[in-house]
Amino acid sequence: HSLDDPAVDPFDVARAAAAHLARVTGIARHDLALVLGSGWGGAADLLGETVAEIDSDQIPGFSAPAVAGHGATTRSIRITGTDKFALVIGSRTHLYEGKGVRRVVHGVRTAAATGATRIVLTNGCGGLNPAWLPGTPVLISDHLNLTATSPLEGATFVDLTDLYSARLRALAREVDGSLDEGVYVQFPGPHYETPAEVRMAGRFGGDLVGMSTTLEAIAARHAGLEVLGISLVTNAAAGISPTPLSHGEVLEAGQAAGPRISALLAEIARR
Ligand SMILES: Nc1nc2[nH]c(I)nc2c(=O)[nH]1
Repeated sequence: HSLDDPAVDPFDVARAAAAHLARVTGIARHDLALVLGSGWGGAADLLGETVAEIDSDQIPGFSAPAVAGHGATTRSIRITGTDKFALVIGSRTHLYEGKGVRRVVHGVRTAAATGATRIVLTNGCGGLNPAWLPGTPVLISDHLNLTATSPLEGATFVDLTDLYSARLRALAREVDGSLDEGVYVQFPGPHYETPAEVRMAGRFGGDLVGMSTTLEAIAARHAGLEVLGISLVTNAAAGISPTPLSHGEVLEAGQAAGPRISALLAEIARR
C-alpha cells in the first residue's frame, strides 16, 4: 500500500485510509474536510465536539508530521448546531519535504474518499498588498502554480475554471463582509522568495506567496470536492516592507490572529 510504489493506485490508498478512519472514528461519512495551515490550528476546537482523534501516522499513506507535534493527529468533529461531521486533516505534507506529490495530496484524496463534498484549504503566506497587515485572512480567488508539478498522473485533464468556488467565497463574505480576496502563488520553497521573485509574482497578477495549497486544490477539484481557500497573511512578502522576514514574527502573527480566523472558519463550516 505504499504511495512510493508507482504500481500502486493512490486512490486505493486513499480508500484504505478512509476505511481506516471510518473504523476508528465510527463516523461512516464526513461532510467537510479542513486542512489547517500555519496560524489556523485553533479552528478545530471552535468547530464543535471532537468525536475522535487519531495519530496521523496510523492512517494508511500518511507520514509522520515534519514538525513535531504540529498536525500529528487527524480529528473527526461533530459541527456544532448541525448533524454534519468535519475531518480536520492534521499532518500536511509540503512539496519541499521531497516525499513526492502523491503524499502532498493524499489527505485531500482521503477526505474525498470519506464522502466529504467540500474542503477548506488554509495556509500561512506572504502578502504583496501592504494593506494586508500580518494576521489578515484573505480569500483565495485563483492561483498560479509555480511548482512545475501536477498531482495528477497520465492524461487526466481537469477544468480549473471555478477552482476556488465563487459560491463558497460568497458564503464566507456573508460571515465576514470585510474579507478581501487575492491570487495565491505557490513557489516550491523551502526558501522564501527574493524581492525580485516577489515583484515577478506581482507582475504575474499574484497577491499572496506561499509553499502549499495549489497542488492540494487541483487534486481536490479532480476528486470532485468544492474548494474554499483562505490564506492568513503572516508577513509582508520579501521586499514589500523594508524589514527582512523573521520566522518568529511569522509564528507570532499567526498566534495573534488565531481567535478571529478560527471563529470565521467555524462559522463558515456551519453553513
Ligand atoms: N513562499 C512563502 N511562503 C510563506 N509562508 C509564510 I507563513 N510566509 C511565506 C512567504 O513569505 N513566502
